[in-house]
Amino acid sequence: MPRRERNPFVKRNQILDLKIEDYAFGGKGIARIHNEKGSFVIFVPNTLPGQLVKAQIKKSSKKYAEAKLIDVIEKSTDEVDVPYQDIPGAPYINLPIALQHQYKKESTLSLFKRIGKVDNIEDLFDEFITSPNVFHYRNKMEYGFSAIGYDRVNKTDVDEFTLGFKRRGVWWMGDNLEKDSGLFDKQFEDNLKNIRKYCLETGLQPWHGPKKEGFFRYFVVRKSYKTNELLFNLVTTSYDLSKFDLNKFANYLVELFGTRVAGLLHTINDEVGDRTIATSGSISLVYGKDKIVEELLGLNFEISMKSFFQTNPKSAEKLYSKVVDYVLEDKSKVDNTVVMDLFCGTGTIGQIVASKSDNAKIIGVDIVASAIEDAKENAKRNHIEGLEFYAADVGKFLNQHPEFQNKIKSIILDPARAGIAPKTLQKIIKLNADRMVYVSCNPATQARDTEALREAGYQIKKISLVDQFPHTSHIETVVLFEKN
Ligand SMILES: C[S@@+](CC[C@H](N)C(=O)[O-])C[C@H]1O[C@@H](n2cnc3c(N)ncnc32)[C@H](O)[C@@H]1O
Repeated sequence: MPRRERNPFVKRNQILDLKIEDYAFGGKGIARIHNEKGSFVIFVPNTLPGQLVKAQIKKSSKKYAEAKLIDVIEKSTDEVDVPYQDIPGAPYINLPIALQHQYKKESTLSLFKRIGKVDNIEDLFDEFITSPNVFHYRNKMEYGFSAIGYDRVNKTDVDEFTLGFKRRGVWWMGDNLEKDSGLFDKQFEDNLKNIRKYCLETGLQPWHGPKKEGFFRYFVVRKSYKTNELLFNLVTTSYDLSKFDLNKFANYLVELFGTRVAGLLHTINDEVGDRTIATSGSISLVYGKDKIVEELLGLNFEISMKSFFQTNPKSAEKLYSKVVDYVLEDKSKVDNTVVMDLFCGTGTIGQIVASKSDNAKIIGVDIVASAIEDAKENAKRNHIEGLEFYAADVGKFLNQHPEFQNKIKSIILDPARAGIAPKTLQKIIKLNADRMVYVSCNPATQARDTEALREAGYQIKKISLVDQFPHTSHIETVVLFEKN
């Protein structure tokens, strides 16, 4: 067998000091190394242009390598100090927001050029929509308990009771959140250390990842910006539950947060997998109520612990307004017609379109049955008529309903991060709509789908970007496609 040629630039697991020169889509810093063979690109996630970093090569090909950040040796001169605790969920918090916007815009548009083959994407650019709150914008957080913590001074792991976020890239190690991270509710996060102390003093054990044992697992909090209430969910295992007084814990939360406490739920989760999600398991109400109400564009939405809801509601209002503007720009393709809201979740966009149009019938489809139940409830609560919701896979739904082909003029698409499955996209194309408004939380898959849509005769008319998650690499896009 011929021997594989060695990469002349890097070796796997090699540790290098790298100067970050550029920013690539998805929050990857770009470093280059040069030698007599030429120059070679290394991507290092969670880094910024101008930083000097220590990183370890994890993957390499002939063209480029990917490395894992070990440490920042020298900050970028662009970085500024912020009064918040550094957490893995906000890797760009030290970069001024205007620069974050610039990097997000340039890297997203370049994807549409490269993957979507839209050469004139800059000419089609409509608006960069900023988040109304740059800090403290989230309405949900999940904190984890861990029996293994991190000693920030000696940079090693220690056995201790922690409550906060995991260390970046280390699934079994927790890191105490001592104060406000700048992303969620300040009063709550400034008090998380008191909740940790309360739990520690019970003598019960936090979850130990490698041993897969312990009592305290997660603490999940949802916030309503309409009412300022907080809804809590404590997740524990069942073992030792008889030794923990849930009512006393609820009283302690009321002592800390007063009338802001909407309710406390308790979830028993005995699954031992590393990827257990915080809300799986059996859930029961300990105190107060199990839902909070949020308002979006004048409509009310009841949110339970498990239901999907936009994480930055103030920015979601601006996102939805943009989607609805694009949909209603040509009202003749909406009024007195059937509009499809595919991947509709809790049906928010369809409800807004229905409330602003004349005699339009909206068909919402989503695969999650509980989201469809919420969608129906919300439409009833808001007294909006003309909506039909179906719990189904979009591809299967369109197979079962060929009668919609050539009857739909406008479609709203808002798929999950994976984008639209190629076969499903072909079924959507077969509907032969004049206009599609495609919302995406992952422009990389949207750029891929753009190529298929272009081949089917759809052209991008406009694109807007919405910065729903400041200080992260995430960006949402709203694209209007029209058939020639
Ligand atoms: C980004 S969310 C949509 C949010 C929605 N527009 C809202 O405002 O509530 C993506 C949705 O796609 C749904 N989904 C994922 N795969 C699906 C499929 N194959 N068929 C139907 N829905 C699907 C998910 O359940 C999720 O609710």
